[in-house]
Amino acid sequence: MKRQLVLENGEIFVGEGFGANTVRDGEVVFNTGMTGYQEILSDPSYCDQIVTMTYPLIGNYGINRDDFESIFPAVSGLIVKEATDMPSHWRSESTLHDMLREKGIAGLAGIDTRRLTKIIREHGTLKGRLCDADEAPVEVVAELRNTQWACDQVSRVSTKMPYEIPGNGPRVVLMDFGMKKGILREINRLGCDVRVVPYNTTEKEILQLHPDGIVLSNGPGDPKDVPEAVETVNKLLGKVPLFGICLGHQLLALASGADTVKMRFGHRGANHPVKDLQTGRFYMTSQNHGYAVNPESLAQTELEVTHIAINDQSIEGLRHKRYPAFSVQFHPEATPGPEDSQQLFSRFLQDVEQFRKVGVQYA
Ligand SMILES: NC(=O)CC[C@H](N)C(=O)O
Repeated sequence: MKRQLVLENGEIFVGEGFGANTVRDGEVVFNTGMTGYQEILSDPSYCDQIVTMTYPLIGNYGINRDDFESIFPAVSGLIVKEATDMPSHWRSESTLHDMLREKGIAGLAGIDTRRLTKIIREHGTLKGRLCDADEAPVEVVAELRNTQWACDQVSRVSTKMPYEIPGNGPRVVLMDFGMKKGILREINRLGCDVRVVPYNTTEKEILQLHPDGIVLSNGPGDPKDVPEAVETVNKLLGKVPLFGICLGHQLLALASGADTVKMRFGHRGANHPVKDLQTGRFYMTSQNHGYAVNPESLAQTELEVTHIAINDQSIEGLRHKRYPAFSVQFHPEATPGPEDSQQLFSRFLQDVEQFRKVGVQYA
């Protein structure tokens, strides 16, 4: 069935629909990963976004039971050059098409994804709609331009109820802003007793759980859309060791007095080089972000830059100079992508062990 992508700037891409035949709006972004489509589609940070994959063949190893980063994918749509319907992999249980249909995600195939990516790179991310090819584009463009876009993504994808994954190690509270399962897996792998809490859990409620450490998860949208979380993180700073990942990194920055900005088209892919300024080492990282910490805003804070992106020198890691708190803009949990930075979880555990022994040390 002929379907189309209409962009707010009036560009139209007509292709073949697959997955769910629904009308879906979203911010159109691109991901440069060659693999990892199942994890990307189920990463809650893509809530309200339409992802186009720059790699031309997607779906070739199918969909399996284990690689979902969340049970309810929040992405609006997927755009590919070619979607295969004949996957081949021993773990594959269904096709990309079936999964998208089942989860209500609109798919569009057979368009020039390279041209679309170039448009996004030039103009920055654009709003778009996936719909039937017979919808009048002029009306769609007008609607896209006049739509008031939601800013409640975090509340939609965060857990509604707290839950625990027991362990014999230190107690870690994981603030879920739209958490990827991979973060839980990595903390659990270290033997921690994990308590996952909703995004709007207060400082008091968190401290009542007697955490030895707190992880701030990834999540969708603009970090400034969750001021209540910024306030909570601000109150927790200096009381318990903190580790922020992606949205968690941005929230830690805001809570420390820094500012965030929207990037033109963001970083989304599995091969983003990052430099660790403390060791001089380079890491390949998995990334998915459209916002970044403004370097100019750091002067009035006690934050120090620990990592930068090689492609555009943007901030990829921060450390608090006085308190045990650090964060990264990239994804040390990988899935999808390289596992080069997994040691950051062990580094967090060191802060946690230190805290358990002597409490927070003020420099
Ligand atoms: N993966 C994330 O946590 C993304 C953070 C934020 N929503 C951004 O786009 O920058």
